[in-house]
This record gives sequence, structure tokens and C-alpha cells, in this order.
Amino acid sequence: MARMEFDRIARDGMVLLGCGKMGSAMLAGWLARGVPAQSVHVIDPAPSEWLVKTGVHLNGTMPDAPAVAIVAVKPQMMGDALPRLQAFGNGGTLFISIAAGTPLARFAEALGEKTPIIRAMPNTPAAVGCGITALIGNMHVSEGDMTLAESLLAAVGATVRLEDEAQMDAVTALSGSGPAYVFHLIEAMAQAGASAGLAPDLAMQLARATVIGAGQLAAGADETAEQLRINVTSPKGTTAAALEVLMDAETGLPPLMERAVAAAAARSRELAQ
Ligand SMILES: NC(=O)C1=CN([C@@H]2O[C@H](COP(=O)(O)OP(=O)(O)OC[C@H]3O[C@@H](n4cnc5c(N)ncnc54)[C@H](OP(=O)(O)O)[C@@H]3O)[C@@H](O)[C@H]2O)C=CC1
Ligand SMILES: O=C(O)[C@@H]1CCC=N1
Repeated sequence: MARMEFDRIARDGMVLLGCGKMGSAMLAGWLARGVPAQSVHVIDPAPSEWLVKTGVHLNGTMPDAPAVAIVAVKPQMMGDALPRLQAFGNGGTLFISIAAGTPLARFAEALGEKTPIIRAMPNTPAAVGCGITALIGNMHVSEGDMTLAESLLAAVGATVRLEDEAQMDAVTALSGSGPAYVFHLIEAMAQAGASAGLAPDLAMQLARATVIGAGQLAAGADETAEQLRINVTSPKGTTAAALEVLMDAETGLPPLMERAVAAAAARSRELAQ
């Protein structure tokens, strides 16, 4: 994290509302990057053992004007949870919400129209520093605010800026929910390996290692995903036989993935209602 951003948080403090799966993943990254535990104030009804051990302030007195307030509760809990942060609205506190669906306008209504608010969509590989987060801010967010948010989220992976809040539904459907698709791919590959005659444990070991290895290869390679796929595919070989099934324009993976991502994006739009 850039020194200036670090100083702002260390001096004025940071509030984290909700410390479940995503909140913990991000907090682990921030603490590892040198955000002092004593500058972090967490509000969560049932703190985990890990959270207690971090040494952050838990469900106690809040700083007067924290540099940042991060909202990491479920969209359905927003109505109950947000009033806890209302006092920081319309002031110097930058709000960052990672909630799916919930639009910037909803936060402005709850916190005050002049509140600087950033919507961010991370994903669970943030827990191992390999997430990707897309961000967009409202009109009260300055370049300095955006840099601060990017520094925080860069602690747990890559960041990209969006140009239009409407893109957030598709981002949520692709990279926010996407890790689940990959985990399901592991499950499906393992099941197919077992159906092809392998013991279930061995099939799972092979499927998991294959997805991890392919991911690492993709991460380090200069080639496109398409080229990496071609590299595996010997002419008239086994991969070509499988890809004929997987790449079928009507029954293959592309139309299935399109339907899955469209369903997630539609749900993201519904959550905004
Ligand atoms: N999981 C994911 O892959 C991703 C999630 N998100 C978004 O992140 C947000 C959090 O998701 P996730 O971490 O998975 O959910 P979790 O349920 O794991 O975490 C939410 C946390 O908020 C706590 N909480 C509930 N009510 C309140 C309250 N009133 N005040 C403070 N804390 C409260 C919950 O406590 P308790 O469990 O005791 O109710 C829980 O610890 C969601 O908005 C989701 O859309 C974004 C990207 C990816
Ligand atoms: O399933 C959800 O709604 C959240 C948002 C993206 C990933 N998990």
C-alpha cells in the first residue's frame, strides 16, 4: 500500500461493517500489508476466533471520522446494518461497499447525498491475494479517494475501474460469482472421471490439480487462453474429441455459461430493487 494511504488509515482509522467470508479475506490482506490492527474497527454480531485474534477493535467505540468505512454485509442485511454508519455520511469518510446488487444511489439515500461512495466487486480468491476487484465511484469520490480504495483492494489482488455502474451486474456475474463456477467445474470433472472408471478420491485429486495447474499456467503464460487450449489439443487426439462436445454451439459450454452468467446478472439487477 502506498505510504500516503497507509498514513491516512493509521491516523483516522477504518471501519469494517460485516466480517464474514469477504470481510475476513480483505482484512487478512490489509493486516498483512501493514494496516495496523489498532486502526481497524469491526462491527459484526458473531466475530470468528480468527477475527478476535487479529487484535482489531470489535463492536466497540467508533472513531469520530474514519478515513474509510467498508460495507461487507449481505444486501438483505443492509437496511439493519447501514444506520450504524450514518453518522459518517456527508463528511470526510469514504464509503466502499462490496455488496452485490445494491446501487450507489441506495447508499446516498441512507448516508446522505454528499457522501463519497465507491461500489466494489471483489471475489473470494482475495483470501489468497489472487482476487480481482472492479470499482466505480459516485460524483463525490475524488481521485485521491479512488486511489485509496484501489490501494486497499490491491492488497488482495488486481483492480479494474469501471466506466458505468450498469456494468456492475455483469462484473458480479462474471468475476464476483465466477470462482463458484470453477469450483463446480472441479466437481463436474471429478464426477465425470469417476463415471469413466476412477475411484472418486483419485478423480477428485486429478480434477483439482488439473484446474489449479491450468490456472497457474494461464497466469504465467504470454499466450491467450485460446492458444493454451490449442497447445493441449493434438490433431485427432483425445482432447479434440472432448472439445467437440464442450464447444458445441447449441449444447456445449459457451451457451450454458452464457445462460449462467445472464441468470447471475439478472439476480444482481433484482437485488437492486
Ligand atoms: N462471498 C463472495 O464470494 C462475495 C460476496 N460479496 C458481497 O460481500 C458481502 C458479504 O458477503 P459474504 O462475506 O459472502 O457474507 P457473510 O455472510 O460471510 O458475511 C457477512 C457478515 O456480516 C455479518 N452481519 C450480519 N448482519 C450484520 C449487521 N447488522 N451489522 C454488521 N454485520 C452484520 C454477518 O454475521 P452473521 O453471519 O452472524 O449474520 C457476517 O459475518 C455481500 O454483500 C456479498 O454480496 C462480494 C463479492 C464476492
Ligand atoms: O452470490 C452472491 O450474491 C455474492 C456476490 C458475488 C459472489 N457472491
